[in-house]
Amino acid sequence: MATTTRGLEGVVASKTSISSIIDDQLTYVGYTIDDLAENASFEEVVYLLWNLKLPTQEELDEIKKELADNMEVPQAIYDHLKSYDLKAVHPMAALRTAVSLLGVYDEEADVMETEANRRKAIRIQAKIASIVTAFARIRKGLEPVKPKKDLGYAENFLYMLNGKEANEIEIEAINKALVLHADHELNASTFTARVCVATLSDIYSGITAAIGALKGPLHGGANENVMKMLLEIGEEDNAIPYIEKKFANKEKIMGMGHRVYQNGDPRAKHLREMSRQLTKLTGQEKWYNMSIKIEDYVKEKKGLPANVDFYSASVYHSLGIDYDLFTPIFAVSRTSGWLAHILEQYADNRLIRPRAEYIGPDTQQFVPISQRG
Ligand SMILES: CC(=O)SCCNC(=O)CCNC(=O)[C@H](O)C(C)(C)COP(=O)(O)OP(=O)(O)OC[C@H]1O[C@@H](n2cnc3c(N)ncnc32)[C@H](O)[C@@H]1OP(=O)(O)O
Ligand SMILES: O=C([O-])CC(=O)C(=O)O
Repeated sequence: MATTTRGLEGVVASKTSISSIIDDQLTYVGYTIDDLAENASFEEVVYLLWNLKLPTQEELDEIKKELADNMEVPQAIYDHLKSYDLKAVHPMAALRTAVSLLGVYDEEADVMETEANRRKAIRIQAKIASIVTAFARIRKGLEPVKPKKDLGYAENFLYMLNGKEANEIEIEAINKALVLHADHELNASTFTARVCVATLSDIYSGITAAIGALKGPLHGGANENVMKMLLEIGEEDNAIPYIEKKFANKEKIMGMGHRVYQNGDPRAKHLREMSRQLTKLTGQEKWYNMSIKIEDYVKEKKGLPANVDFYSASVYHSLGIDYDLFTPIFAVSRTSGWLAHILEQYADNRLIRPRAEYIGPDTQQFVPISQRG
């Protein structure tokens, strides 16, 4: 049997037309992330990932309308979210459970035809924003805010989160963050989604599994931990001694390092610049300054670059968002990529079933329980 590769590093496990990472350059369907971050709306990117082409104005208007029209969730989802232990439940656990529950209320959940899966993709992408924002409000004792049909995706997200329409700067920041996080080749959560649906399980199962994988701190969960670290550090002067202590304890610095990028994550520079601008605007420059110090120090001492999660922390914090909502926001965006990969997997499916190299004991004789020492 072939030898194992720890963590499947370097293993090419699938073909895809959705996104690629070549020589530290990220593209969605051939468009560079730099171009998309500067120019595209999130809805344009959703269309691109699902159709492998940029939309015409008419197509963009249509997908925007479909998303806005489908954002409301069944009352049962709100009731369920309200039933949790609101002080204890992490928003990612709430999201994972609520998306699974959403499948129970979708009559087409197990209909596997392509068009039905596309309709479900719209519904899931639309409703996931409502679930995240509803839970954020419910746990504060506030009523969920229903989406407005005339608002774009980023605008609606902020409207449902804050209960008031956002300003241009906030909308632009969230839109850009959603574009930057939308897809990333065969990352752990996308691979999870593909493995799940390759058994011909349904789309809700695939997204629920992917949310579970994104939640971990080595993946999407890192952004929340970056903010916790910055808050713990508190002041710029504490940053280097704090990191030195982490190194001495052989602890990882959240938001640093990446399996695929050797010379830096191309998304980080966009978030770094957003962090600079937003922290300046809100008079909270210390989070940006602290982040820069940490990034430079970790790069110098360990050669590790910042990843997408590092500066997204100070960006979301500047927008007044609670840190345990950072990973759910990542999930809202990445749902577009997960759905694209699920549709691609269904279109040319084969069960994903690798082998394991057995390293346990040689064949043993069964010993009756009365004779075991
Ligand atoms: C959206 C995303 O998912 S981006 C990634 C988000 N995750 C994080 O930011 C968590 C922190 N980073 C990490 O844990 C890692 O860099 C990962 C998981 C992202 C990728 O790492 P891998 O390719 O699996 O590398 P691995 O974890 O094996 O680390 C290799 C070496 O670099 C070190 N290293 C890697 N990342 C870090 C880090 N952030 N801080 C300190 N040391 C690190 C490891 O300790 C290890 O050192 P060793 O060889 O002396 O034992
Ligand atoms: O690709 C990865 O391993 C993790 C990552 O950056 C992402 O999912 O955006």
